Amino acid sequence: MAIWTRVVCRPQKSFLHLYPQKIFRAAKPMAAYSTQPSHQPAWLKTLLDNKSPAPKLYAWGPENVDSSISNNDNPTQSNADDLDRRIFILGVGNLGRLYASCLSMQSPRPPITLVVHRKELLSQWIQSPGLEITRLGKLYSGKDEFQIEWWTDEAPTHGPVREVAQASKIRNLLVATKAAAAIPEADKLRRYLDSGSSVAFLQNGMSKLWPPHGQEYISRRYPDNGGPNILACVTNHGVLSEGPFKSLHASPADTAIGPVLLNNNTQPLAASVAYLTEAIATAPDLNARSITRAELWVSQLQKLVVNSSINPLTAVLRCKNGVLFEDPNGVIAKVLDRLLGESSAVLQTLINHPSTTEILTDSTGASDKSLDTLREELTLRFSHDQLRTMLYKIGLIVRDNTSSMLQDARAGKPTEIRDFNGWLVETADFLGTNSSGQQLDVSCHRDLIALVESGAVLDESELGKQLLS
Ligand SMILES: CC(C)(CO)[C@@H](O)C(=O)[O-]
Repeated sequence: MAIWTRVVCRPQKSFLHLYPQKIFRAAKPMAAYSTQPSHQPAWLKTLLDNKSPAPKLYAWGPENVDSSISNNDNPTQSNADDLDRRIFILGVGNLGRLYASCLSMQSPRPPITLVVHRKELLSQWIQSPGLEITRLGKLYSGKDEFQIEWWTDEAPTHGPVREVAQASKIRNLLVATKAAAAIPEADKLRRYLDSGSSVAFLQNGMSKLWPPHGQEYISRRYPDNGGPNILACVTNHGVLSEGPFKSLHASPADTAIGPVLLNNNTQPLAASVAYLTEAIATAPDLNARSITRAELWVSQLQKLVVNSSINPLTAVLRCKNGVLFEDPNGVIAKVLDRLLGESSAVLQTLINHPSTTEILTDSTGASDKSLDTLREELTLRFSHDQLRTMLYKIGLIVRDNTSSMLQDARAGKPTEIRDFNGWLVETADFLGTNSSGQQLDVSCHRDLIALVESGAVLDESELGKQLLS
C-alpha cells in the first residue's frame, strides 16, 4: 500500500505576498458585519423552523455494506484520546481530498475519518485504490491512512451498529461540502458537537456564520453557551476532479485558517481550536498559515473577488482559468474590468460602512492604527486597480486549473454563483449607495448570474454583447 509521503518540492508560488503588511494583529471576540442585521436570512429561518431534536446518526463503515470485511479492517475510534486527535472530514470532493492528503502527511499522522455523503461511495471506496492526488507530476495515494464512514439516521441492517463518534463528541471537524450544503450538514451533527468542538468550513465565499447571524444560529441551536468553535479556511489551491476519490492538484498555491466565532464562554478556549488550526497550518503541501479573525474576514472578501470573476466567466466560456488573462486588451479583459469595478465599489462602501466599524475597531486593539487609517488602507487595497493587479497575479498562478464552477457546470451540478456574485448583489442592495450618494451598480454581476443559471455557453464576442452593451 502506497503511503502518503511528504515531498520536498520546489518553492511554490504563493499568494502570501499579495497580502500586504499585517494590518491586523489581534483576534478578540467581536460582532462583525452582516448585510441584514435585523433580518433573519432564508437559510437561518429554514434551519430554525425545523424544531425536531438533533438526530441520532449511525456511522456505517465498509463492514456494513460488504460482509466479507471484518470490523478489524476498519477499527473504530473508541477512546477519548483518539477523538481528541481525530479529524473528521465531511465531504470527499476536491477540497476534502486536498486537505485529507496533506493532513495525512503530517508526522505524527492524525487519525482521519472521511465521511462520504452516499452509501454507494462506501462500496466504491472498497474497490478503489483509495484517495489519489497527482501533484507536481507525482501520484500520491492513501487508503489505510483513513477510516471511511457514511453518516445517516438509518441503523445498519448487518455488521456492527455504531453511533457517530461512538455517541460521544466530535472534537475536530472539517466541512468540505459544497457551500449550499455546508451549514445544513453541520446542523445535523449538533448532537455530536459542543463547546469543546471546532468546526472548520472550507467553502469559498463569505461565511454565513459571521455575527450576528452566526451568533443567533449558535445561541438558538446550542443553548447554555454550548456551541462549537467556528473556523474557516480560505483556499487558493486549484484542484481538478479526476474521479470519485481522485484529483489533480493542478495549481498549488496557499491556504489560510482563522476563527469566525469562538466560544469564549469556555475558558480556557477549547484545545481543539489550537489543535485543528495547527494541524492545518503545518500540513505538508497545504502551504497554510493561521490568521486573525479580522484578517480572515478581509481574506474572504478578497477571495470572493477572485471567485466572482474567474468562476462564472470560465463556466460560461467553458475555458481554463488562464484563458481569461491571455489578452489584456480583449473583450474578456473588459468584462473583468466591469466586474472588478462593481466589486470594488461595493466592497469599498462596505469597508467604510458603520456596520463594519466593530470588526475593524476590534482589529485596531493591539496596534496604534486608528480606525480611519485602517479604513484608508483597506479602501486602497480594494480599489479597482489593486483588485485588478491581485486578480491577474492569481490568474497566473491558477492558469492551468479548471475552476470549481466550470467543473460543476460540466457535471450538471448546481453552481455556487449565489454564494459569490449573489452575495455581492445582496450586499449592494443592503448598502444602497456609495459614499457619494450614487446607487451601487451591480448590473454586470446580475447579468452574469442569469447567464450561469440559464446554463449559457458563449464565445468571447457573444459574452461581450451580453455583458458590455
Ligand atoms: C482559485 C480558483 C478560482 C482556482 O480555480 C478556485 O477557487 C476555484 O476553482 O474555485
